[in-house]
Amino acid sequence: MGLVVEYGNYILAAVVLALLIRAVSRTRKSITRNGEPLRNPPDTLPLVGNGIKFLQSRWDLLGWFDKCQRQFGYETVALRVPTLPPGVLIHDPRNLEFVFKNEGLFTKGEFVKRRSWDLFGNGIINADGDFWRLQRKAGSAFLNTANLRVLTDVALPQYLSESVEYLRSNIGKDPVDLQHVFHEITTKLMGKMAYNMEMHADDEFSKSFDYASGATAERFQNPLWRITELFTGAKLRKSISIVKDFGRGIVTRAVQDRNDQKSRDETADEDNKLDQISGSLIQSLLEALGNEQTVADAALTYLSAGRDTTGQALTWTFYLLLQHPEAVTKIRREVQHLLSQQQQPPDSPLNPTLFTPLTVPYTTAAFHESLRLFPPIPFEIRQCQADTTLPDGTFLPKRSVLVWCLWAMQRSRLTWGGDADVFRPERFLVSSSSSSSNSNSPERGKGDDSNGDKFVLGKTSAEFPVFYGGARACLGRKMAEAIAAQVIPTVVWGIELERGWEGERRSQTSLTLPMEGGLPVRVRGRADQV
Ligand code: HEM
Repeated sequence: MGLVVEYGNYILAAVVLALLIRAVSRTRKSITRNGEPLRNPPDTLPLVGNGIKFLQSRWDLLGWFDKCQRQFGYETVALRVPTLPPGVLIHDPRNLEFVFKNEGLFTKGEFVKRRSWDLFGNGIINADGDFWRLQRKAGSAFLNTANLRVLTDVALPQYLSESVEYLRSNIGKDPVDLQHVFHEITTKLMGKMAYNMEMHADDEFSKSFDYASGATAERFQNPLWRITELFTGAKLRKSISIVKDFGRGIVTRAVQDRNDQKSRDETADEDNKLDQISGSLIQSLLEALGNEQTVADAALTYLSAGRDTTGQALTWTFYLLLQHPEAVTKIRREVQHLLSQQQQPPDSPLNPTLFTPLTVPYTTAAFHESLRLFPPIPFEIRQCQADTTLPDGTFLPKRSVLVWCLWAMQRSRLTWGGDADVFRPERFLVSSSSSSSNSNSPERGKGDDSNGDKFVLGKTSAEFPVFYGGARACLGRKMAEAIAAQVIPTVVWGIELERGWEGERRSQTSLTLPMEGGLPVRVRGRADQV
């Protein structure tokens, strides 16, 4: 009784406060479905909601997203992280299709931009409206069919043969990092074709960019990043400043190139198609955007979009292939079949330009199966710009955050069947005779090999969102597929690789999906080369 009297005022104040909070939260719109709040994902705690989950490593966070998907199927669930606007985690492809069709309603918003601004500024990934349209147009001009031909016929075979040579020089020696080998190929490709610059995977710029990408990704998981970076952010600030200097350097050089057309003409070899198109992305961006700071942001964003994703996708593909020797055998059979069709003498050097997504359907299927299990951009975040209702009836007030995890969605048994966790490239193949029913969707990719199998994507972009969908779908999809179709069979045919690691490889925290510690492999000569 004495206690009640002593603390009476505090108790009264607490009751009034609780009533006030309740009244305010009732008047504010909240996320509901059929008038009810959404269910919480596993391990949701009082007060902190899912905040603790978001503080764990990104690899563990991806595992948690997968657990949610297994427990809830296509159901949309609540996401609550202190200091962030209320949000949802969607799993249903119908909801994602709605997002893709209503791009203006679901933008990156303040939530994403605030965290990635230092690194990407107004680059295409962050841009909306006219800034976005102009950059997309410049990118489409760069990725046109003629330039892609130069990539597949001139640039890639050259860089690929240098890498195969490097691998061969390591036969019988210590393990080499295959991720670094692929990163080097994609860095050289983007450097030369997009910016007319010689770039390498272990340049100071590349290392700083990797660090900045990891630290930027951590901001999406740590609600207190502004405070923690006051103490731990020195390396990030230094890395960003190196990256920005490099971006400005790309632009200065491009302006010089443009102004000094004469010297450009002199250095360009008339017969060398690669020299003629080198730097075409940066020149298109300069023309479209004018402002040099924006061009620098745009250039860095394209570099990240084009080089990191593709290099990592190849790395995870080989991670899977080296655990599935039967798939390696099938790729070699595919190559052998193609070579015999070309009537090439058995000892003639391999010509990688023979390999396109059309001529190597099994390889293309294996690449997509790897993209399914290890998507280079593993989750996406958008913010609602107005109140809206998703197709499953979930009401989202303006500013709500919407998250989908490709890593989890692309492992859904509802979409992919009971063997969704298994590496099975055949899920993307149909025999030519049975493929006609699948061939009329614009979302579906096709290839044909003389064994009678065709590569068929067979899923919409909302079911298999690895390259995004709608108006902002990935611009470099064809480029990535063309690179994979050439790199995978060339490496698999020419060299025997063995696992140089034990146990599971994980991804490190980043905006994309780099393999932590790289992919160590031992290189052997091929004894059974046909
Ligand atoms: C396997 C490789 C690749 C994957 C999985 C991939 C995936 C994606 C995804 C998921 C997005 C949407 C990102 C977002 O807005 O949050 C995207 C956008 C984009 N990608 Fe790719 N990408 C790949 C390769 C490439 C390549 C080689 C390029 C060439 C430069 C490229 C250029 C772009 C561009 C410019 C955008 C922005 C499109 C826009 O906002 O309108 N990508 N990509």
